[in-house]
Amino acid sequence: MTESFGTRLRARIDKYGPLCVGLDPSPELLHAWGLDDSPAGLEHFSRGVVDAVSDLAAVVKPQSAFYERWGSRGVAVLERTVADLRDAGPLVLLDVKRGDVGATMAAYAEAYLDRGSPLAADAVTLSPYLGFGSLAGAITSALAADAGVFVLARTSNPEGARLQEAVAGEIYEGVRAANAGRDPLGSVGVVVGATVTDPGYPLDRLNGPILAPGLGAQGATPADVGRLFASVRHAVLPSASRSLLADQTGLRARTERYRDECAHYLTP
Ligand SMILES: O=C(O)c1cc(=O)[nH]c(=O)n1[C@@H]1O[C@H](COP(=O)(O)O)[C@@H](O)[C@H]1O
Repeated sequence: MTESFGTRLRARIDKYGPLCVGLDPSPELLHAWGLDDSPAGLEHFSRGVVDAVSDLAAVVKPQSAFYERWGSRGVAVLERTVADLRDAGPLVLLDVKRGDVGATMAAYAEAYLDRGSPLAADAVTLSPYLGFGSLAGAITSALAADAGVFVLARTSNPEGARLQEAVAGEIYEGVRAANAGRDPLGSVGVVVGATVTDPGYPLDRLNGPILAPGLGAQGATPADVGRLFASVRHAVLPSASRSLLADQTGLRARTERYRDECAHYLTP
């Protein structure tokens, strides 16, 4: 048995800083890197990111959608990318935002969290809009595999606010219960965008990690992260994709700068 996801995440943040690098090989970014929009382009881009950021990022978060565009050939590149990342060191958070009825969730958990699966990651993103309880089996499977999940609570996009404000309480309470008594950090996280003005809950009660996308391209700054997550500095993972990946040449330097700025604002 390995250590729990929460324990491994805490150790990785302590050693490498808090940054999550989003790996989003969109057609625009492939072109910006001088690559074809093709499975070969995806592979080149993904390798470039793994090589440039593996010793700078606590976590790397591949966005599955950009691989799925290419069907089985794209998914094959995603499988190799996940394996490359796991060999290189960062924890892998596979961004799939899955949410469905229990039996279907069990199949998703097998696909993404079962250690023998070709797509096995350290953690996945889950969508709770079929009810937090519909994720119970997937959460149990994740914990049994020493993996983690991040459940959407308050996303970074403006369209989410009204719907999510109505139901976020159920999600936060479910996450809090799942993490009770876990030390040093539970393995059930939430997603709270760095762009939101108020998470609507005392996040320090969660005892779990917080993924905070929205840094850079969506307008949030490291100072915003410091302010919004002051009570959970040890547990927040600010995440940026496009603002880091804009071109290959500057990727490493930008990642270092974001990591250092986020670490600065998250140091008590
Ligand atoms: O789960 C996510 O990572 C996520 C949650 C959220 O609230 N907002 C959000 O933009 N994301 C993801 O973050 C990535 C976009 O990051 P940027 O390119 O930095 O804006 C995409 O892969 C989104 O799916």
